[in-house]
Amino acid sequence: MADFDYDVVFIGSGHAAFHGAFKLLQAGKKVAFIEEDKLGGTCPNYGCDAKLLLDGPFEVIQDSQNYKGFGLDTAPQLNWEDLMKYKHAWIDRIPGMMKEMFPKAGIDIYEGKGKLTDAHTIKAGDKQITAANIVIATGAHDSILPAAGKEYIHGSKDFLSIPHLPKSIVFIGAGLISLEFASMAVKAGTKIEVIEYSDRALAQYDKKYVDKLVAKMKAEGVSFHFNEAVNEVKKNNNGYSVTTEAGLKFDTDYVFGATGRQVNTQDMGLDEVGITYTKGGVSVDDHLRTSLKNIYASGDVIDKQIPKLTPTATFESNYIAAQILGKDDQPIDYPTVPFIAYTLPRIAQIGLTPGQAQVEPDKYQEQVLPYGKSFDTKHDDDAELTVIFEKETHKVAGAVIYGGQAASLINILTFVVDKGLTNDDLEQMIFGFPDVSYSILGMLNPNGAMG
Ligand SMILES: Cc1cc2nc3c(=O)[nH]c(=O)nc-3n(C[C@H](O)[C@H](O)[C@H](O)COP(=O)(O)OP(=O)(O)OC[C@H]3O[C@@H](n4cnc5c(N)ncnc54)[C@H](O)[C@@H]3O)c2cc1C
Ligand SMILES: NC(=O)c1ccc[n+]([C@@H]2O[C@H](COP(=O)([O-])OP(=O)(O)OC[C@H]3O[C@@H](n4cnc5c(N)ncnc54)[C@H](O)[C@@H]3O)[C@@H](O)[C@H]2O)c1
Repeated sequence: MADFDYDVVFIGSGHAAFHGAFKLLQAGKKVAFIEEDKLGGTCPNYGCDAKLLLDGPFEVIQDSQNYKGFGLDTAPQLNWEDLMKYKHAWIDRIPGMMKEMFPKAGIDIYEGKGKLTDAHTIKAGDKQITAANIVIATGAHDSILPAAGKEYIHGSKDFLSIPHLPKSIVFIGAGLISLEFASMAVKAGTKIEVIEYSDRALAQYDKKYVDKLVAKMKAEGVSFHFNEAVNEVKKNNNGYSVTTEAGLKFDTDYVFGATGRQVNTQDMGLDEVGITYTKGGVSVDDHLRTSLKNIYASGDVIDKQIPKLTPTATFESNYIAAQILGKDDQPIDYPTVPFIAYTLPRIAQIGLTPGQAQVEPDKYQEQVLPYGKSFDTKHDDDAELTVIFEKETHKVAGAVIYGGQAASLINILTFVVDKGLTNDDLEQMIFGFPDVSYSILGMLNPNGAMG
C-alpha cells in the first residue's frame, strides 16, 4: 500500500460503493470516493427513496378506496405541492448528511468526474490519486429516446421534482418507471396515455398479474397503446403533441420518457486503460473483476443478467470488499433476488414464475390463493398470490403476489425460498396474529388445500 494514496478508490458513491467502503474501513483500509453529482447516488436522490416518499399518500388513497361501503366513504384529498415539499425536506438533506458522515468515518471525498489514466491512477476532478484497487460504481442514467423533439421529453429525475402535476401526461414506455409514476399521477386526476413499443407492459413480471394491473389502471382512466413507436414530439401553443409511426397523435401538457437505462461508462478512460465493456455495461468475471484484475465493477454499471437494483448493488459492493480483504475467494453466488413493482397495487415476484413452472409440469405445481377478501388484508379484494412448489420436496420454488402489501410479503417469502422451507417447517413456527403475513404463511400448501 505504501506506493499508493489509497487501498481502494470507488468511482461513484451509491449503494454499489458505500456498503463495501464501510467494510473496508472497519478492516483498517484507506478508502476514497469520487462523485460528480450528489453523494449517495440514484437510489436516495433520484430513485427508490424519492419515489417511495411521493408514493406514500397515494397508497393511503388506494387503501381508503378499499373501505368504501365499510365505514370510509370519502377518499383523502391529495395536495401535490405539499407532498413535493415533504419529499424535498427528506431527500435534499441526504447528500449533505453524507458529506459529513463519510469523512467523519474516515472516507475521503473527491468531487468531480473520475477518469482512469492507468490501472492504478485516476483523475478526480482537478486532482490525481492512486489506489491499489479501484471499483467502478458509476451506475446508470435514463436513456432518452432519440426521436425528433427529444429535448421535450422529461426523464425520471425531472418527474421526481415536478412542482405541479400536469393535467395530462404522455408516458413513453410501459416499464417499471412509467407504470410506477403513472399509477400515482392517475390517482391525482391526471389524464394519462401510455405508449409502449412492445405488446405488453412490465416485461420482467408475470403476465397474468401485469394484465390485471393494466386492466385496473385502464378502469381508473389510463389509456394504453401497445405496439406503437413514438416518431416525434412537437411543441405547440398549449403544450406538446406526440405522434407515433402508425399515425396516432396525442396532445398533452407533459411528455415523460422511460425507455430503459443507459450505463455510465462514457468519457472515463475505459478504452484508454483497456477495460472491456459493452452497451450493457462493464464486463466482469465471476469475481466482479474487470479485464484489469485490480479494478472491479459494482452495481448498475455491470453488464449482467441479475436485475439492476439497489439490493443487488449492495450485495456486489459487500462481495468486492470481502474479495479485497481476502475473506472470500469464491465466485460470486447471488441468492434468489426478489423484485417489486411499486405500482398501485404492487406486483412482487421471487424465483420461478408460473410461466416457467408450467413448462415442467412433472416437477412443479402451483397454488393460487385469492387471499384478498378478508379483513386482515384491509379489503384488498383483488389481492392474489401464486406459489410454485417443487413436487418432490414441497419446497417453495417461486411466488408472485399482486396486492397492496405485496412488497412486505415477498420479503417473507424470500426467506422461505432462500432457506428452502416447506409448509411442514412453517407449521413448526409460531407467527404473530392477526396479520396478512400470518394468513399467507398458514395457507401455503403444496396439496392446494387452504390450511
Ligand atoms: C426512478 C427510479 C426508481 C427506482 N426504484 C427502485 C426500487 O424501488 N428498488 C430498487 O431496488 N431499485 C430501484 N431503482 C434502481 C436503483 O436506484 C439502482 O439499482 C441503484 O441506485 C444502483 O446503485 P449504483 O451505486 O450502482 O448506481 P448509482 O446509485 O446510480 O450511483 C452511481 C454514482 O456514480 C456517479 N458517477 C457516474 N459516473 C461518474 C464518474 N465518471 N465520476 C464520478 N462519479 C460518477 C453518479 O453521479 C452516481 O452518483 C430505481 C431507479 C430509478 C431511476
Ligand atoms: N421497483 C423497482 O425495482 C424499480 C423501479 C424503477 C426503476 N428501476 C430501475 O430502472 C430500470 C427500469 O427503467 P425503465 O422503466 O426506463 O426501463 P424498463 O426496461 O423497465 O422499461 C422500458 C420500457 O420502454 C419500452 N420502450 C423501449 N423503447 C421504446 C420506444 N421507442 N417507444 C415506446 N416504448 C419503448 C420497452 O419496451 C419497455 O417496456 C429497472 O431495470 C431498474 O434498474 C427499478
